[in-house]
Amino acid sequence: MLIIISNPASGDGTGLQFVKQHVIPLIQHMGKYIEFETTGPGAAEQYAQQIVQQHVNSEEPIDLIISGGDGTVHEIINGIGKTSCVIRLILCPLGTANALYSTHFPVDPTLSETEYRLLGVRAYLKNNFKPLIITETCLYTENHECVKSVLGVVVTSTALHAAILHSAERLRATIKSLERFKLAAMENITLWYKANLMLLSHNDVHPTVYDPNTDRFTALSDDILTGPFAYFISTTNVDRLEPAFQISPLFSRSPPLLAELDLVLVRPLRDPEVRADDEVSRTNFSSKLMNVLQSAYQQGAHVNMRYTETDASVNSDFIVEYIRATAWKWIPVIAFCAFISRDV
Ligand SMILES: Nc1ncnc2c1ncn2[C@@H]1O[C@H](COP(=O)(O)OP(=O)(O)OP(=O)(O)O)[C@@H](O)[C@H]1O
Repeated sequence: MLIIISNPASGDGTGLQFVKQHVIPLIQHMGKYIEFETTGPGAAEQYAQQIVQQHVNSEEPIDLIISGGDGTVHEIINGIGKTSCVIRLILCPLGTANALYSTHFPVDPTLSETEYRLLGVRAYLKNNFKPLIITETCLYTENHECVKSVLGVVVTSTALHAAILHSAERLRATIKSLERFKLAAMENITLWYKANLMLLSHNDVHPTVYDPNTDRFTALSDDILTGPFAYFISTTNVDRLEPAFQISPLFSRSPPLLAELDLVLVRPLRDPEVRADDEVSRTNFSSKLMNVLQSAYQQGAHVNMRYTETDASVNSDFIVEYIRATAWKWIPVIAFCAFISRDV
């Protein structure tokens, strides 16, 4: 069964037109297909859930052509949920960032934009598919009770990246391009996040850390990394979050052999010039963090950046910690204020 799901609000809003003009002519020889247009947030998730429920006993694969961005894919994955149905996703990158698509189909300057956007459909016509790793993120109460579970195929973030996404959403109505992520980064760049990161082993697969000196992953000595964190992101299936922003480049350069997550983090207190978690340090550190993020645009060069770049003889720490793990726990450090009332 073949279904086309289009999000008319993704990217610059031309997804529906693209499907009609370019996708349908390529697939109509295959026979019947269904078209579905999303009507608002949550519509793609609900629709995908309904489709899977209707075909739960079917052995035929469900082929979903998705015209939209990573947010639409995310909703569809959550609608599908944990199922035994075979679902094949065929992406048309009509979103803003298109992280999943641009990782698997890096921009090719020899192709027109239309041809580039059709690479996914052409791969489908050649029956060319790759499996995706699906992650599950659970949100816990302080009593360790899981109150929400979210599936994902691209990124789970906290700290600066989560703040960027939050601010960028506010700018969506006025800025349709990737520029909104840069503005959102500037708004939040001086914030640090107090938390501890617990790295977990699963099925005897232990966390490893990338060593740029040897270009290898080696065993990690600590399984709890203390904050504050200036940056934290956990990606899967992708080496980038937009076509040129290669934040987790090792996913492609040194692919994980198992279902592992690539974690990219920056902990400012590792910087020899940072003495305290205060306003001045945060402001001073923000220019270093901005350089790290800018270097991600240079084929992921940030993974080799050191705190002291000027003197090659000084073997200073690498700024980015790049970790591979099957699971992790982010434990925010919450400052409690005790208000004591006294009878006078
Ligand atoms: N008809 C609609 N009107 C408004 N919003 C919609 C509609 N249909 C879906 N949405 C919402 O649009 C949001 C953005 O979609 P999507 O992520 O595909 O585009 P994008 O943000 O431009 O791309 P990317 O995530 O790749 O940057 C989704 O999270 C979804 O909830």
